[in-house]
Amino acid sequence: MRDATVKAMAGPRPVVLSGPSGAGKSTLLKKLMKEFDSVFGFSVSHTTRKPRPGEVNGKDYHYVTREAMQAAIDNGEFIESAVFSGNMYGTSKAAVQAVQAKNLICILDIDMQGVRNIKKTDLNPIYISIQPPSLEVLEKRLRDRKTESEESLQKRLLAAKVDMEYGKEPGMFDVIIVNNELDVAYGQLKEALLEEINMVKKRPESS
Ligand SMILES: Nc1ncnc2c1ncn2[C@@H]1O[C@H](COP(=O)(O)OP(=O)(O)OP(=O)(O)O)[C@@H](O)[C@H]1O
Ligand SMILES: Nc1nc2c(ncn2[C@@H]2O[C@H](COP(=O)(O)O)[C@@H](O)[C@H]2O)c(=O)[nH]1
Repeated sequence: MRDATVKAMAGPRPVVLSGPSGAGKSTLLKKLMKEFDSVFGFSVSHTTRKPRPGEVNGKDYHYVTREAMQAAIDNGEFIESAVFSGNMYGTSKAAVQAVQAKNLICILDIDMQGVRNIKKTDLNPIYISIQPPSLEVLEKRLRDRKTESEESLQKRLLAAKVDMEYGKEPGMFDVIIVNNELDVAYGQLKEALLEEINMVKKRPESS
């Protein structure tokens, strides 16, 4: 699927963060959005999973029913969508356009199926893979997060094994960051995005 709708709104190059569930994508991107709030904007995905304690509808995700999500997908409202750990997730055109309309760098936090699908569009993002130091560490982080049932945890670990292999395929990602020490990983993320950050900061309309 080639998608011209989103490209037509093109501002700065979007950024895709992907990698196994529990690798630390949200943690890293929240740090980035906090430090550079006038540079980055988060693409708020849709999902059919239930909100976790503390998550806010419209901020972390748009929480929708399967029926509503499928209808919107069938209506061509999504750039990509996937089923992950038994729930539907997807990036709407509106979510990306809302960020691009503000001339911010749009950040997408998506799984590997999303990466494959975005590669078929004209979005042309920078692809960054966030990897855990090991599967054992990943499992510990997911268990310590206390957000998943045992069933969901096992599905996520299974997906992580595939994800960690796929992430190594040459040309799949522009940058691969192993999130061992958080501050080190965050430094590497900033370094990878420095050029884009400086470009946005230099624009006259940027505050
Ligand atoms: N470098 C790190 N060292 C130790 N713990 C970390 C590190 N990075 C993240 N964590 C913790 O690991 C857990 C998983 O992180 P996070 O929720 O950011 O992962 P994620 O990749 O966004 O997962 P998901 O894809 O499921 O949303 C969180 O509890 C977070 O606080
Ligand atoms: N393909 C897509 N994947 C997405 C999207 N939004 C989030 N995700 C990925 O889902 C898993 C699980 O997320 P969680 O919040 O339930 O832990 C994670 O890997 C996200 O990156 C999306 O719009 N499309």
